[in-house]
Amino acid sequence: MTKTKLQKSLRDSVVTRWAMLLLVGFVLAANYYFYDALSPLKSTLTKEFGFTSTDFGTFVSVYSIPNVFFLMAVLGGIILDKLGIRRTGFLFVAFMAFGALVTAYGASDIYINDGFGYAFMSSFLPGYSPELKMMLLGRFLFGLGAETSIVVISKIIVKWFKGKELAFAFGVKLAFARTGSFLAFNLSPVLIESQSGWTLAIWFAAFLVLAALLVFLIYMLFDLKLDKQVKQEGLLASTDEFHISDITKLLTNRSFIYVTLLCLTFYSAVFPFLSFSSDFFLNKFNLSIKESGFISSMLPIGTMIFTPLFGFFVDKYGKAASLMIYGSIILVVVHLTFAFTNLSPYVLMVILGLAFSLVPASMWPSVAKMVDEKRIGSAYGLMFSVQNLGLWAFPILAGVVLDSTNPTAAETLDYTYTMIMFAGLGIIGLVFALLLKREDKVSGYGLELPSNSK
Ligand SMILES: N[C@@H](Cc1c[nH]cn1)C(=O)NCC(=O)O
Repeated sequence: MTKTKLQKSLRDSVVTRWAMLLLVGFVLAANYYFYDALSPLKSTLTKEFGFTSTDFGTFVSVYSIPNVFFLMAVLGGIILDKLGIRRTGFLFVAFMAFGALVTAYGASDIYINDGFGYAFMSSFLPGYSPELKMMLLGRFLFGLGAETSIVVISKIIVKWFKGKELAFAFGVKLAFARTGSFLAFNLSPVLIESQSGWTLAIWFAAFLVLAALLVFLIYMLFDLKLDKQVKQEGLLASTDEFHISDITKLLTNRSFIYVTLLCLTFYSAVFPFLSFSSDFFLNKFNLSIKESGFISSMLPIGTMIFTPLFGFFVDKYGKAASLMIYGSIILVVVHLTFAFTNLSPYVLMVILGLAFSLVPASMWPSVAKMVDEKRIGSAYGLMFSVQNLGLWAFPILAGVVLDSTNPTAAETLDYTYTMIMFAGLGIIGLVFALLLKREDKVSGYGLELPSNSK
């Protein structure tokens, strides 16, 4: 009787569970769209508001402050286990939407013409413009919501796909994220040319995140219906319950430490680079904003194709630790080539796309081999918080290096030292990847083995 009921639950319908992935995939794509939407606008922000490279780097990095200094990704995971998917998801997607709207408001004419908060933002830290301060506040709130909403979406995928096409669903989830980035790099440069003003690019991104909140509400209806059918939420809450000892166990696991440090260094050499990449191409190759945005978007478009392919390879043939080493080597070679040669950025971005697929496709499933399933939420939350340390520090450092290695009113910016910094991060990441492979021989987690053999 019960069995018949379970077989007929919503998650047993292929169409329904992939429709759920489509809904939460939209939320994720909007998240990544907003994260990247201002990257092609660096030179516009300098022209309109006098942003320096350090200001821009600070703006990019403020996203990570709640996740690094308030451990929001870890706390969000605990809140998720306590309050459940619907309430936690709604709360954090709402933070994301509110933060996105505040960011757009900070750049708007209404605000600049003595709108709400302008006088207050002008009353302290005179070294920072009131526009920058309001936009920083907005991105801070956006970051507070965005990282935890990724953790919520991961749990949603487990809820609907566990025991079904889980790995493939995770691959498709990453493809949605990359689609958001791809669209941001191509649409923002078009929207700044709009008749209604360049800020349309930011408003569009903010309303997309607001739309994501509405889409999440639709998802919640299905989630509620599924819970009524199988009472699954109670089951998940008991298996995923958080204990402080979970964190100490993770911190004494050498393989976990190496993979977390690789996550920190690898992503610090990719996401902050991506945030500056459009401006880098614009300056180094003397391209238009549109063209340089398009080149940046070749990285996410490559990963949309390669990540599921490498995921399939890891599932079937293993070699995850080796693939992380190959990805790290490619990353270093590409960044050094960017620094010291004039080779086509189109080709290099496609090659970088290989690295940006090899490492994520093998890193995230490997964690599941080295950590108990009941600790996987804490593990991912901890990795995200550590990773955000890099996403916080390196955009600022990139801006500081740029400002200090270029004369004040330089016509074009020289990115050589900034690229050397990113290559250096890649080299440190390579060391962690090598240590991880060596440690695997001792710990026996089987990172080099196919998925189903462990
Ligand atoms: N923690 C996220 C960071 C991010 C970047 N853009 C929006 N969020 C992350 O690293 N996700 C994993 C990935 O491979 O995208």
